[in-house]
Amino acid sequence: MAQTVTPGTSPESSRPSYMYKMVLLGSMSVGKSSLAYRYVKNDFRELLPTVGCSFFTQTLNLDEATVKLEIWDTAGQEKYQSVCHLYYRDAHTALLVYDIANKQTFSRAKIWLEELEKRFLPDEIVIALVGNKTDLGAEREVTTEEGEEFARTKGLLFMETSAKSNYQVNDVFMAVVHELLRREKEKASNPSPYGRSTVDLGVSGARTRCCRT
Ligand SMILES: Nc1nc2c(ncn2[C@@H]2O[C@H](COP(=O)(O)OP(=O)(O)OP(=O)(O)O)[C@@H](O)[C@H]2O)c(=O)[nH]1
Repeated sequence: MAQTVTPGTSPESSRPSYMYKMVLLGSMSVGKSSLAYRYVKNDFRELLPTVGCSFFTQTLNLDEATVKLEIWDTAGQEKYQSVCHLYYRDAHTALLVYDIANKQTFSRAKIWLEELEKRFLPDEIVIALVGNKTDLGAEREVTTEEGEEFARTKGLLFMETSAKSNYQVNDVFMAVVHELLRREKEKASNPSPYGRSTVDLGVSGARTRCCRT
């Protein structure tokens, strides 16, 4: 499942090493860059406009494995949407971010999910639905229950966060990593004919459409 698996490369340990590509998807200004920045730099900036795509890496030394996350932060602006499929090609995981104080961004997240569903089989990608900006509780337009229910029906991980007040940001990234590692173990003990190594995304006609906004 992981892009590269190099068991036992670390001299001081026999832990496997995995590299995963994570893409951040969602409407403009929902806080994708802020979540990545908070997670990687533990900081928050009021202005972090994304031009095209930016890129972060984070290495996690966990008990069971060393995990390198490549975090691809995509711009939510419509003018960049025509190239977005290049960003999420070969992704192992996606954070589908919306703003809890903006209902329209929740609707857009559902459309992004339809796009991912066309391009990936369910066991090929770990998707987390993330309701960001919980510090704006007074302006909330999407209830926690709505987010939870949608995630439950679609089999997604779900968490609400605030990049600004550092609420559950680390938790959402860790939840995704643990799910990736859980699937890794499951695949090792029960190899699936639908695993990434046997699926060529480039030849699947049903999965070649570009994303919509
Ligand atoms: N109150 C609040 N504001 C936030 C939070 N996260 C991000 N913001 C603000 O929301 C605005 C947009 O944040 P970005 O991180 O640039 O959002 P984005 O989704 O990366 O936006 P694009 O790059 O344009 O797609 C900025 O003014 C941030 O300061 C949050 O958790 N709470």
